[in-house]
Amino acid sequence: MTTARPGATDTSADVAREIAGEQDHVDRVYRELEKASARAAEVEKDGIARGRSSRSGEVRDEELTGLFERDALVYAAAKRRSAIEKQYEGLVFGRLDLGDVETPAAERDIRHIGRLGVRDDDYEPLVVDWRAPAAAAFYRATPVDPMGVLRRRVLRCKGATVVGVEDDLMVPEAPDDIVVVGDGALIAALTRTRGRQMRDIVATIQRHQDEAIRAPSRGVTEITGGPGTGKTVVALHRAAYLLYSERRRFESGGILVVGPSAAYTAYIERVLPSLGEDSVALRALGDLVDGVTASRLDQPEVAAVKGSLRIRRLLSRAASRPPAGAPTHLRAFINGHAVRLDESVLHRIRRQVLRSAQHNLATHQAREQLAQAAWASVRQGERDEFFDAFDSSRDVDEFMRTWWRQVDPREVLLGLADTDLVYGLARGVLDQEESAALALSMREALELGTWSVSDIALIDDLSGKLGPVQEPESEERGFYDIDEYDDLASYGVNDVRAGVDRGVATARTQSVVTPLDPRERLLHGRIERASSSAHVLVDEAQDLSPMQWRVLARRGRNASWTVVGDAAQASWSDREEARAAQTEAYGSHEVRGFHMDTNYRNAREIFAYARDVILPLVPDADIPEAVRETGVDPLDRVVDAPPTSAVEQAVEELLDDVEGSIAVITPRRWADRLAHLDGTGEGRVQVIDPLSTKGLEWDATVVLDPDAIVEESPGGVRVLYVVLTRAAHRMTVLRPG
Ligand SMILES: Nc1ncnc2c1ncn2[C@@H]1O[C@H](COP(=O)(O)OP(=O)(O)OP(=O)(O)O)[C@@H](O)[C@H]1O
Repeated sequence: MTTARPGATDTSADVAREIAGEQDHVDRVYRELEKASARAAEVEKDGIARGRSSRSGEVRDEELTGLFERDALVYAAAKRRSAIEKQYEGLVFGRLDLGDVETPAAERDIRHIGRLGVRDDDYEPLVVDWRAPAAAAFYRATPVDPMGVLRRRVLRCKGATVVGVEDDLMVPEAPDDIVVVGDGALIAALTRTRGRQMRDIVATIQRHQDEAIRAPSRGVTEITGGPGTGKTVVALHRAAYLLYSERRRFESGGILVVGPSAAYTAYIERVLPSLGEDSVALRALGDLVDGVTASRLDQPEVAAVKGSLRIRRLLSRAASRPPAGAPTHLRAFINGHAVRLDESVLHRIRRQVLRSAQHNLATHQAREQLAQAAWASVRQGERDEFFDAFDSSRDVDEFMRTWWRQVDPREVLLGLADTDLVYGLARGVLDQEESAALALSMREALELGTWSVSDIALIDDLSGKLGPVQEPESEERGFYDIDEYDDLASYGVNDVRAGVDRGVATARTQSVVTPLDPRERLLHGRIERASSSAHVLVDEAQDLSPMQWRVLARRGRNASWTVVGDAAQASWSDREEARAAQTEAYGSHEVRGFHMDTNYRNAREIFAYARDVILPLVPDADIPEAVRETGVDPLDRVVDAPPTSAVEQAVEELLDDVEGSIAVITPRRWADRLAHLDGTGEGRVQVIDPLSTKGLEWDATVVLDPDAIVEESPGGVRVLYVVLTRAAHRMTVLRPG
């Protein structure tokens, strides 16, 4: 916050008096809230009771309408009550004194800002929701453009108690009665200890951040900037803002937030609920396809093969092969005639059918084409009789069961464990070395029983090619769960299907017992079809492979987007191909950009160290300005190898220096020797690999063996740059000699 503090008067008596004044208001707000909460509970109880009595006997149309209204009422009341309960902590965090210097005190407009709007019995606003237009000046006013604000105040609360206030004056000279206290809320917030989870910044959002948060919902909003510039936190506040400004659209259509890893989603998962929003789906890249999950990373060369769009041709070829175990010819006795269709005819039929349909939805077409070919090979007797007999032939039923059975995309992918098969499928697409590496990685999956993160995009691509696996026909299928809906969904009409799927979810509830056999584990569970979202928010976008962009494109066909990234932190090598896939995912949407240039995370000394590492190698890196100083430079030590005791010592020192979280960031080669440190220091210490630190931060870090980090990482020095920009207050770099 740009602070103008002429005439600041903050004796402890002033501070105590100001805090007491704010406490009065906050007390009033909580009293109102209690009343509102009780009212909401009453509506809920009343509504439910009414519903119960109405449901006895026949339900007439007008009663049905009443039930819908009741449901809506109860839902709204329950939601409001839950919001009130969640927002209890730090509910009121700001105040604006509006007017000009001449305005008498009694005529000034006082506006309190909070996580939620609250009104009194006369419908007078006691707190304005931070996302409402009336709160915009809280974030946008500056001494240059005060927007009618005399003083902006940030309230620090513990529960319902005001413990501090921090003021910024927006006019050169404060009117006599206006007291200005505190050192500025932003620096206070940035100096605080980091916990295991990201916090919201609702009380200290900066003007340039607010502009990105409140940007129009349509189209694509790209947020760029160097490390620690608040891109992630801004994007999350934007999601909360979108839900506030167009709740109906975004709550029903859904907002999908995608980040690099499960560690990242765990790190950010509290931010939106703390802003009162929990209807957002947070997904790591390994969890994008419903029904499969992955956290294992492939070796960089393999990830490069699986991430590039080249692989799609290979997958297409694999998906159009007959399923494993399919017969090579058809022999049947139809209407008194011997029918024999050989391999080349069967291949031709397969090719023809797959030209216009997805395998799993084309059983009917395949059988029809088969009948045509069979008739062409016979051409004797009555045509219609022949077709009827073909239709009801048990021989043909038996043949179809294996020749055109339902195929799970994962099964096709596992087929690539056969190196010779991959050599054949990869002709003109991959070289021998790449093909062998791909096959080897599939054998690895079969050994471990786990998918890698890059496999998920391949499964999704194959899923799109093959179509959804159809359940065998069953008597129990619900009225709405009919095949036409399956077909519609394959043409992108997902909304119809979404309701159907919800309806049958319990019928298909999967077993929670995970099979022991690795292959069965890989194929366990059912792959759900991709559901589309109204808004897709992508963090660390610089790391997405082209194939991963396609996964998102399928989920964001009609979505607006918020995309967050910093090219200098990229771990994906071919930026151009990825950028093209990214642009394609956006479709024809217009793109607007916001650039963040202030680093709020790293102490200036730490960021200077990181900057000196990246700039010589990536001269066009986007370098922000760090706002905070600690006066302590990072330590850089050469230590004996193996470095275990040196790391232990560094951790000991940092446990004394900082109050909060500490990360030991280690390349693979030392990881086993340091595992024992994970969770020490009463849970404050975490041992983590370089790539998994993306998007995260700690109070202090020990960065072990920077040269090995560069060597082992696909993004080389860019990944080291990520690692060197994770610490807020202290950093120790250790170089095994
Ligand atoms: N206005 C603000 N007030 C208080 N804290 C802020 C503000 N803006 C950013 N921060 C803090 O700065 C830190 C960095 O923010 P964030 O992780 O969003 O940055 P980023 O640009 O996504 O970083 P990176 O690209 O390095 O992952 C977080 O602790 C965040 O809470």
